[in-house]
Amino acid sequence: SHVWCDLPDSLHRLPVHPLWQSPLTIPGGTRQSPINIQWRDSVYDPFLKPLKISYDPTTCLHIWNNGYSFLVEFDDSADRSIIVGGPLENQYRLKQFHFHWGAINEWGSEHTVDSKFYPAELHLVHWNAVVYPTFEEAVMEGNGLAVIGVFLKLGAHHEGLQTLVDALPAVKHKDTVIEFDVFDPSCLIPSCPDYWTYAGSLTTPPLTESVTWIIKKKPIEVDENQLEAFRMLLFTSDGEEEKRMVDNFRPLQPLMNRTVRSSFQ
Ligand SMILES: CCN[C@H]1CN(CCOC)S(=O)(=O)c2sc(S(N)(=O)=O)cc21
Ligand SMILES: [Zn+2]
Repeated sequence: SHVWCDLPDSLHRLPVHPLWQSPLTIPGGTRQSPINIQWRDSVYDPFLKPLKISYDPTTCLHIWNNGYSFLVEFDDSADRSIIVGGPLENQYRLKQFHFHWGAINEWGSEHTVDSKFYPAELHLVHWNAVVYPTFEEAVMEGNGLAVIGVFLKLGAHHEGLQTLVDALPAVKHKDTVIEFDVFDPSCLIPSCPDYWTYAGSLTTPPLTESVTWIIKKKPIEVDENQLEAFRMLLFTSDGEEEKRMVDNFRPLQPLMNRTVRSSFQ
């Protein structure tokens, strides 16, 4: 598809996974994502700080369907929506958030916990504007990005998510966008402070090893109708043969020489 033209030649010939158009392995990759988080193998680190999240809801710009997921983008021209603390040495600016989900409730998340899939996973993407002048540069650097992962489980209706769900029919097709001018994504983050953290990568091209992952231990609850709303989106543009946007998660990657730390005992 169009995305591959901007990958270096070496990546063109990689086996891509039928479920999700991402290479299965990256040559020389030692910190790829997603991974299975084996709870009993994670190591409690008492020096991990609480994660401090301060988002300004008016930095919200629009929702768009980029042909991989639907994402909500933020004005990151100043330090108005930021995270600091946790495993991070600098503060990071919110750039966008998006989701990954399955065709059915049995799978959909990118990370797993003790080999259990959740039906969906939220990623809030932040970049290190203290050290790097642009987001594009941060994407290429080991400490450039910080992504908060939140699992979604089937349960009660989620009020905050519903405002997003109500806007999805307007971005059904790839490359459609609508204005979305006030939204506070902290309503999608569990209040429980517990998280795991590890050094990883983007889970879509360019798959760069630039992400400090912060995976919340507690999932948020959403109902069946809200998950179904994700599944009515399309990978395809208006006029193309319709392909439902489902199973947009990358297969699990090897842990290799990494330790997952926990902020809790
Ligand atoms: C479909 C394209 N997705 C990526 C786009 N970006 C990277 C390239 O930009 C120039 S990004 O940094 O916004 C992220 S974060 C992310 S995940 N699933 O690991 O959280 C994937 C992407
Ligand atoms: Zn993601």
